[in-house]
Amino acid sequence: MKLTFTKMQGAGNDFVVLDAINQQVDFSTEQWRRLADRRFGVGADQILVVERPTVPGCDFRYRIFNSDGGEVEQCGNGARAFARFVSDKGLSRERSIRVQTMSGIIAPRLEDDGSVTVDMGAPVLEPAAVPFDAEGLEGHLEGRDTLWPLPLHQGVLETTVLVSTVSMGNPHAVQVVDDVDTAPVAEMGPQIEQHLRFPKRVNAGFMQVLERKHVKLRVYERGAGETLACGTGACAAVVAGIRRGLLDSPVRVSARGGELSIAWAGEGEPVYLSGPAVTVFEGEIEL
Ligand SMILES: N[C@H](CCC[C@H](N)C(=O)O)C(=O)O
Repeated sequence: MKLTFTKMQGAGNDFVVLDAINQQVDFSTEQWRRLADRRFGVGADQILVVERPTVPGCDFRYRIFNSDGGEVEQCGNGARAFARFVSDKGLSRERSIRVQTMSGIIAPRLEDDGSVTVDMGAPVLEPAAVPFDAEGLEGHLEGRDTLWPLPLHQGVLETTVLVSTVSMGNPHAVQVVDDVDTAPVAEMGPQIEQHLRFPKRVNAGFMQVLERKHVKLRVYERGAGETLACGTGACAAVVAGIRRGLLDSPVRVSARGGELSIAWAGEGEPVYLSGPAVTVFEGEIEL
């Protein structure tokens, strides 16, 4: 079956974007994996699917599949690529659209400077809703945030990391490190991602605070491994940093693949994610 796709990236987080309005897109987990495979397929961190909405008041439905083939609730960098795609393909002539996702409605807006700003909705902070199983754990209060001790095994050693837990529709565990470049992302990332206290697994963020309005961030993503940038991870890290009293909105987030900007006015308020959305190439593939 021939499939047309557009390859896109936002701060180095890369995507295969599929128009499922004008072509049949209905794949198995294995086929999603193959499409995302960097040797046997096109290659991407996530596959983004554009559909007609099924809820009133929305312009599109947005589905997201990680490179491991699993469908997930939200993708921030992908939301910017989505908005650029539907505009470039003439599927929408609006600069601001409302998009239905598995975790609620988001609202991307195309900016005059070519960037895209997305209302990502309000973060969910109740541990059980992240979801995170805090049963029997003693949280450490810091500012308005609670840091949870996660026991990890490194060889015969057992270490404990303190994480903030935040949902942006998808789950995040954020820790502050002294230096992202030397942080043990490759070793610790998978251990946190698959930690039993996260029943849906989790995206593991490693944030270095440079100053109150500027951080560096690396994220070992659920279902994709470390990516060059993670939009929802940047949102979650800034929300945690503001709640801990470390950051002031808006915050510049320097990821390995580029720069994002996050603004948040506090509990109950939406998080705004701004950054680039770039088309790399178009193609066709037989799947
Ligand atoms: N790996 C994430 C989905 C993609 C998120 C990230 N690429 C972003 O820009 O938000 C998860 O399983 O929740």
